[in-house]
Amino acid sequence: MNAIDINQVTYRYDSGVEALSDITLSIPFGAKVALLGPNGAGKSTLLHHLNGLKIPSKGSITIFGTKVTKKNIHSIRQQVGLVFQDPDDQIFSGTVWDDVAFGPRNLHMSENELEEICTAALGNVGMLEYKDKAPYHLSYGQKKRVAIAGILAMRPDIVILDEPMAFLDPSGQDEIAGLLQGLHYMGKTILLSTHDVNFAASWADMVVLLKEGKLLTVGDNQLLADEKYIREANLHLPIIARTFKMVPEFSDEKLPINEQEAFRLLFKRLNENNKYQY
Ligand SMILES: Nc1ncnc2c1ncn2[C@@H]1O[C@H](COP(=O)(O)OP(=O)(O)OP(=O)(O)O)[C@@H](O)[C@H]1O
Repeated sequence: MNAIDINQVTYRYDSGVEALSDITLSIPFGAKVALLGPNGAGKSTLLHHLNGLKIPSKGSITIFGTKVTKKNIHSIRQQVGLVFQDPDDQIFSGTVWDDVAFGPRNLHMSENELEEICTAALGNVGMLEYKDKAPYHLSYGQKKRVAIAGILAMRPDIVILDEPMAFLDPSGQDEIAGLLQGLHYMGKTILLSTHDVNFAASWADMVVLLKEGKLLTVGDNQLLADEKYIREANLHLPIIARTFKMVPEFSDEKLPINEQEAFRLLFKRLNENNKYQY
């Protein structure tokens, strides 16, 4: 059974804008999915459907086989955690601890369970030492981690993140990338939107391209070396692919999209030339 099935979903805002048009897509359990596309492509609108924040105008979403409806939103939100792009839209309590405890407290857990869950969630994002601080005093990157902890405290099987790297400095981005890898090892299915092709190329195992509310294509991360789709989605090739494209010796090779692929290609070439044995 898939973690998420999006079945012929169309969504029209009250203004009349059709933000999603007939989207059909399945996300297997445990996948690391990057959703890319130009501004206004419908990425946020699509992500907001996955925990029932928006309900399709046409079509349906199923989570582990259960259709998302207005009636079962409460139980869907325990399975699907959505991290908003701006942590200020998500964090509202007086202390970091209370904010992370808010969701589990509503599930009427015992104080002992609550203590255990919030300690683990804050530990996972490296924010336990800030538990008594007011979120107001935290940096943007720290708030982002608290927002993720609030979602993890609900122990969802599926974690959705809307542009988790946006507005973070490079080391903040590395921290989030490490955190996402940790979530993957915990067995979570992860779906995020991003404009960062380099990150998507190194992290994702499934890439979804959207444009003007329509699904352009779906594939593995090698899709990000496909210049036809890259152009169509207003993206650019990952930096490593662009670098190898400039070297005539590699012109007949499939362009590598991340460091791992680049090293594989270089070692293969060195081996062919008997310059390196491994
Ligand atoms: N609240 C709203 N009311 C009316 N139209 C909206 C609303 N929110 C978004 N839209 C429109 O829906 C379309 C999809 O917007 P959405 O925010 O989902 O795109 P996106 O791919 O997430 O964009 P970005 O990369 O800029 O974040 C756009 O045409 C946008 O103008």
